[in-house]
Amino acid sequence: MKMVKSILNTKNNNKNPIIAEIKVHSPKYGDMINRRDEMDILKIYENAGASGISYITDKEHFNGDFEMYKKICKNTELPVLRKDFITTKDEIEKTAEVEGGAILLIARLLKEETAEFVDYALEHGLDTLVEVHNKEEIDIAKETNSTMIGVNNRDITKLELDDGTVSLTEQLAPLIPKNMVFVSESGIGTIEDLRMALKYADAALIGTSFMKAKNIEEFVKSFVDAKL
Ligand SMILES: O=C(O)c1ccccc1NCC(=O)[C@H](O)[C@H](O)COP(=O)(O)O
Repeated sequence: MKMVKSILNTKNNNKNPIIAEIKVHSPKYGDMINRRDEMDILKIYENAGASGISYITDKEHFNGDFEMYKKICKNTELPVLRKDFITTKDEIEKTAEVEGGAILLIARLLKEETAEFVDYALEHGLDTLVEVHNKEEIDIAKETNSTMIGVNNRDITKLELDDGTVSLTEQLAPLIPKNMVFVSESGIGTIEDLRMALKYADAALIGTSFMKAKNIEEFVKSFVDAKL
């Protein structure tokens, strides 16, 4: 299923749409997988009611791996967002081939090429999440046909060395185009953070706090089912 459809289904069922990230490594916290199996975490996220999965394929900073992205896509019916610093159309083709369903395109990186990359991804059957962090980048996103727009609460150029603040979602919300599904990404660690994120956004993308939870399934479920 595509990501937008899954998010809207979850909303219609009065649950909170959560894109749960299988996060292997964080530049801030180091190893996050802790010898666990990504497939086990995938099953836990499915059981907990996540609307979609996120996986970072960047090797250099996040120790990700495209082969693992492929494996995740093969083993789930949920849409799987590929997070990476995409700058070539070959990477879009590669992502479409494994039918993951969604790709991140960063406005700050792609600048005026963002619209072209979005169209290319859409033509290849992917949902697109155009990531923004300020008003200038929202202006770029507005000129695209993207199905989704994501406010990254962290500044990705700082590679997570900032903590991120959900108040950025609140601050930028009035500028977000209404025709795109709005995702609040990063720095969401508590139900209170989630409440603030989903007051404005349609979905929340969460990695660190889930990977650090003692009982991941219970913790994720509490986010999906929370009455905000
Ligand atoms: O968001 C990006 O631009 C990005 C691109 C490539 C690799 C990583 C990237 N960001 C990091 C993340 O995706 C976060 O892990 C994700 O938003 C979850 O955040 P958190 O809950 O704070 O771990």
